[in-house]
Amino acid sequence: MFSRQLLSSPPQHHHHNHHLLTPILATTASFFSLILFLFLFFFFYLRAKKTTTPPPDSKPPHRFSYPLLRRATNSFKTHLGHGGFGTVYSGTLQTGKPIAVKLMNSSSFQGEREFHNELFFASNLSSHHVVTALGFSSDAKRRRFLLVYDLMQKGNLQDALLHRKCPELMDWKKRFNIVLNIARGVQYLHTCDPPVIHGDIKPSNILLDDEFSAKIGDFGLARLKSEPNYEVLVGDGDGEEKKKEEEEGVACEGGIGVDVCGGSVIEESESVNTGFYEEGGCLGLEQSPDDFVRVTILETSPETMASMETGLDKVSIKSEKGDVKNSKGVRSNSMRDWKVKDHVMEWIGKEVNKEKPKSEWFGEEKMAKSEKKKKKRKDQLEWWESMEEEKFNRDLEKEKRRSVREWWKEEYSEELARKKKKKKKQQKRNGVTSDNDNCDDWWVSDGALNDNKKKSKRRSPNNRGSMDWWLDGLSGELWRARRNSYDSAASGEIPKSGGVSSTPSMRGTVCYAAPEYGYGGDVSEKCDVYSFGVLLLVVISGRRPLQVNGSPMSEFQRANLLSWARHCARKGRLIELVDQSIESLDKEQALLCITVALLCLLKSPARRPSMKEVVGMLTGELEPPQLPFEYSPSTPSRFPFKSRKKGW
Ligand SMILES: Nc1ncnc2c1ncn2[C@@H]1O[C@H](COP(=O)(O)OP(=O)(O)OP(=O)(O)O)[C@@H](O)[C@H]1O
Repeated sequence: MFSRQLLSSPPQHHHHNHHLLTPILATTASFFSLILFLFLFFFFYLRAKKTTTPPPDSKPPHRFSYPLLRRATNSFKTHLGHGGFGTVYSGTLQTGKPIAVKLMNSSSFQGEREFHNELFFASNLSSHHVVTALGFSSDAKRRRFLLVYDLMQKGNLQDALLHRKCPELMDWKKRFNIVLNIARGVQYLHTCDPPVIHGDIKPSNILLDDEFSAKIGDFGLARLKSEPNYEVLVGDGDGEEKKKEEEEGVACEGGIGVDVCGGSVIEESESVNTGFYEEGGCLGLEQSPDDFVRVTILETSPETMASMETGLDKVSIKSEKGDVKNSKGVRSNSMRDWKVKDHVMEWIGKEVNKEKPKSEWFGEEKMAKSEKKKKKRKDQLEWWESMEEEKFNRDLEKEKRRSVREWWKEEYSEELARKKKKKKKQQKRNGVTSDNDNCDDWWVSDGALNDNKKKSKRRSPNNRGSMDWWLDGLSGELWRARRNSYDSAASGEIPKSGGVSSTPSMRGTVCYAAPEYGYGGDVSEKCDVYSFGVLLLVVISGRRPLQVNGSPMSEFQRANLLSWARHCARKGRLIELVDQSIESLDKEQALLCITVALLCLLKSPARRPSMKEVVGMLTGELEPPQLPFEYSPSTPSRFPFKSRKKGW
């Protein structure tokens, strides 16, 4: 029986196991599927979460996926503005957060560096007065770089104040508040450790939120103060490479980056890199094969000229390595000076010529009425006629035609004849006769004379022509600055600061850039202070730093805001600078702002106040400032108009 049992039991057991196997397998399979499902779910969930919103506690920048940003901006449909870096679009994140997305222009050679620079600063700074970056997206292979910011609903200050002329900004309190916000923002940057120099403070880099609070944006040109005076603060170790180059004295010498924008109005525009410093070498050389100054005039149309309000007419001037290293550079530098000046003069000339015959300035009736008025106008035009535009051009043409030798001969013929006579006399006295009367030896012997002549030809700062005066603050500062760099180029010297070649990589916006930029001086916080001073005047006066309204000739006096402000200060008529359309004006506060602006605009960086002092003065925590002595009414004005006109 036992044996039968034994024999019969195995099939019984087998049947039982077979019965259990299916549910076990099914359970295990479903368990593992569940685990796999949960794993995949969490994986995709976390991934999706990661690319949608930055983790609450993490610090920006956050990396966004390109498709996500494309979706958020509706395939980059709504265009907010355009800058040197690329185009800015508005969008909304899945969370409903409105954003602004800067998409780098793929052909922009300066863009990638600005991207790193801006990302570094915009994500490390944190203040109510600074636009911070929420994140970025980058794909180096496809040259796709994007920056994501909080959307600033009211756009930039330039647009709000000067183009759209937002009615809200006609309220004095709002304007003053904007000024304070900006001042505090710059103060914040300067009190960071190490201090941050923005380098491009101007109205289009000030963004306004929906309550018209101002924030500083665009850190593409910002730098840390502790850095030597070269750029690229973030990057792949290129700073080291550059430092080495600088120490070895082979670093590229920068010039001045100038964007002259206008049409009828020469206004600020995107900043242009003439810094010649790009990852791995000298930008100017690598990116541009030209070894000369390029002057490009873009986007000029007669309409914009006629409108006298908007329109851009850019002149980008790039100085290349040749400026310093080869003899051609000396020439190109002076040519560049001419070109800037010529351009501005040509532009003014067009305006004047356009206006003159039509007698639009004074109105036809008035013109017909009185001969006396005609005479007056003639007098008013005198200063203009004395600007020597034609002479400049003629001289330049002549200069090109004549050989250098001829030129020198002509220039110094009188001097040479005198020298020759003197030499003869001396030889006679010594009883020596010489056949060497050939005056061609002047070339060798007159080096000193040459120098003296050069020196005597150099005008003193107080002896500047009206054109120089007019350009003061535009390229006047820069024009002189370039001449300075010309001098150093000619002497073969590279400006030094603290043992390191300090020729800064010059970028910035004309009218807003501090004069010392071009002198190869230290780029310090005081450069921002200067730019803030210009911006302050612009906000108070509600106009561009350089603007001609196409009205009477007298308007030319006011064309250059900086010079006009200095003139008004000397005349004790600061109030004339205040925008007439401001409502509920606090006159005292407005005068305080102008005084602070004038202090910020002092030519010596050391005499300009710090941003802390600026904020203190504006808020009343510090004593109200006194106008510097050069602006006191007793100081003789260098304003040319008054002296040139008769009975005006
Ligand atoms: N966060 C933002 N919110 C709303 N608009 C913005 C924002 N950022 C930029 N913009 C708009 O896009 C424009 C271009 O900005 P961007 O900073 O690229 O150039 P820019 O400052 O005008 O010129 P540049 O780069 O030459 O200094 C701005 O003037 C502004 O109108």
